[in-house]
Amino acid sequence: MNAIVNEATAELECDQIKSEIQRVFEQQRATALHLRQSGKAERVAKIRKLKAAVLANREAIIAAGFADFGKPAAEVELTEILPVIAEANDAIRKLGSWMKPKKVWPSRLSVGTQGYTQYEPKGRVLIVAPWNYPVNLSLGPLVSALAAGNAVIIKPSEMTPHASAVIDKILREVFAEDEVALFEGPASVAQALLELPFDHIFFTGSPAVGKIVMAAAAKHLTSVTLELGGKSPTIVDDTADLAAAARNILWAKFTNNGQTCIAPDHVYVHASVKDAFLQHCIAALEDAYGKEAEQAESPFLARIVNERHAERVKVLLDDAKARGARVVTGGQVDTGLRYIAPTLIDDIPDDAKIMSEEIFGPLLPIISFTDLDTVIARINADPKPLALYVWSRKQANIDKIMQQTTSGGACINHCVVQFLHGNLPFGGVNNSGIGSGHGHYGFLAFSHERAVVRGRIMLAKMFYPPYTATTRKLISLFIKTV
Ligand SMILES: NC(=O)c1ccc[n+]([C@@H]2O[C@H](COP(=O)([O-])OP(=O)(O)OC[C@H]3O[C@@H](n4cnc5c(N)ncnc54)[C@H](O)[C@@H]3O)[C@@H](O)[C@H]2O)c1
Repeated sequence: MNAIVNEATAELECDQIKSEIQRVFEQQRATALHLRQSGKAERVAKIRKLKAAVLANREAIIAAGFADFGKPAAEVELTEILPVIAEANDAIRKLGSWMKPKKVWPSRLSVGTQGYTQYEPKGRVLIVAPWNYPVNLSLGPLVSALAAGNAVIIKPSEMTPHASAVIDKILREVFAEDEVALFEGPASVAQALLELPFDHIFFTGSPAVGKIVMAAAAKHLTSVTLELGGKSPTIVDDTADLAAAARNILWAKFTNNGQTCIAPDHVYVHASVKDAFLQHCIAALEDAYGKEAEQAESPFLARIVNERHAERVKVLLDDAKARGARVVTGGQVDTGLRYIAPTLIDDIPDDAKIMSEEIFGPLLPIISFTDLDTVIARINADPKPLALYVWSRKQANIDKIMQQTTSGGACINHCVVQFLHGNLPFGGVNNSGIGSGHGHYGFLAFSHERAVVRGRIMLAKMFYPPYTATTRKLISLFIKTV
C-alpha cells in the first residue's frame, strides 16, 4: 500500500515539476526576445551583480563545500570561487569587443559586397552541471550565457545539495526567474528539462549521460556543448624534472580527492626513472598531507562525494589488487566516512577495471614504459581523452607525443592549468566532449554567429538567365580564376 502511495506522490510531484518548468520556460520566451536587443551595459550589469553575490556568499559557498564533501576552504576558494570571478571579470573587460560585429574581406566570388558576422544570443538555454565543482561548473557557464544575452535555466547535480542551496540563494538574490531560473532534483528533473526545445544546451558530466543529452537535443535540433570526462593520461619520460613532476601531478590528482574531470587519471613513467619518481611522489604526498598514517586526519584532503561513489572507487582498487597490483602507498578505505587515502598503485595488469574506467577518485596507477611508441599506441587505442600531460625536457619527445596523439587540451610540464587559462578554449574531443567554453569561447558557445552580406555592386546580375554564350564564358573564367 505504502509503495503505491509513494509512487502516486512521486508521479504527482513529477507532474508538478514538469508544469513548473513549462511555466518558467514560457516566461523566458519574452525575456529572450527582449535580450536579443540587449547591449553591453545591460549584460555587464547582470554579470557584475552575479559576481557581487558570489563574493557576498563566499563563506556560505565554503561551508557548502565542506558540508557536501569535506572540502578544505582553500580548495573551495581556488576551484569554485576564483574561476567564476575570473570568468566574470574577463567578460566584463572584453564583452564590448566580443559583441562587436566582425568584418570580413570579400572572397573572390563576393567581390562588391561587405560581409560581417553578427553575434546574436541563442535565446533560451539550459545549463546542466555535475557535482564535482558544483558552483564553478554552473556559474562559470552562466557568466558566458549572460554575456551572450540569453535567458537561462540551470539544473545542478542532486549529489551536492548544500552547494545547490547556495547557488539557488545567489540566483534568487540577483535574477528574476524569467532571466535565470534553477531547478534542483534528480535525473528525472533533467529529463523533464531535456524535453523542451531549448536553443542551446551546455552539459557538463559523464560521457554516458552526454549521449542521453545529445539524443534528447536531436529531437529539437538543439545545439549542444558537451563537457565530458574520461581517462586523462600523463607521461613522465626519462628527462623530466621528477621532483617538479611529482609535486604537480599529485596536486592535480588529489585536489578535490581526485574528483576532477581533468585530473591525471594514470601516469606512464619511463622504467629507468620509475623508482626515483615514486620516491618523489611519496615525499610530495608527505609534504602535502603528512605521513601515510596521518593522512586520514589531514585537513587538506576532501572526501568522496557519497558512499556510492566511495564504494565505486573501492571496487576499482580491490579489483586491481585481486589481479596482482601493488599498492605503493595509501590504500586505506572507509566507505562509511567516504575516505579513501591518496593511493599510488604499481604493477597493474592491463585487464584491471582501473585501466578502462574513469577513476574519478584518489587512486593513481603508475605504469612503467621503455618505448614511447607503445605508450602512444595505448593512448590512441583508448577513447580520446579530455586532457593529456607530458613531462619531459626533450623537445623531440614532446613533439612526438603532441603530433601523434589527440586530446581536448594538453599541458607540457604542467597539469590542469589549462582550465584556468581564460584565453584558451576548454573542452574535449568526441568521447570527452563536443564544443568548448571559457572566456571568448564560452561567449561563442552561447551565441549564434549570423553571417551577413550587404550588397554593393550586383555581380550576380551577370549570371541571371537567360544563359547565353557570354554567361557560360564568364562562369568558365570564374572556375579558372577563383
Ligand atoms: N569536461 C568537463 O569540464 C567536466 C567537468 C566536471 C566533470 N566532468 C565529468 O562529469 C562526470 C562526473 O559528474 P557527474 O557524476 O555529476 O556526471 P553525470 O553525467 O552523472 O551527471 C551530470 C548531470 O546530469 C544529470 N543526469 C544524470 N543522469 C541523467 C539522465 N539519465 N538524464 C539526464 N540528466 C541526467 C545529473 O542530475 C547532473 O546534473 C565525470 O565523467 C567527469 O569527468 C567533466
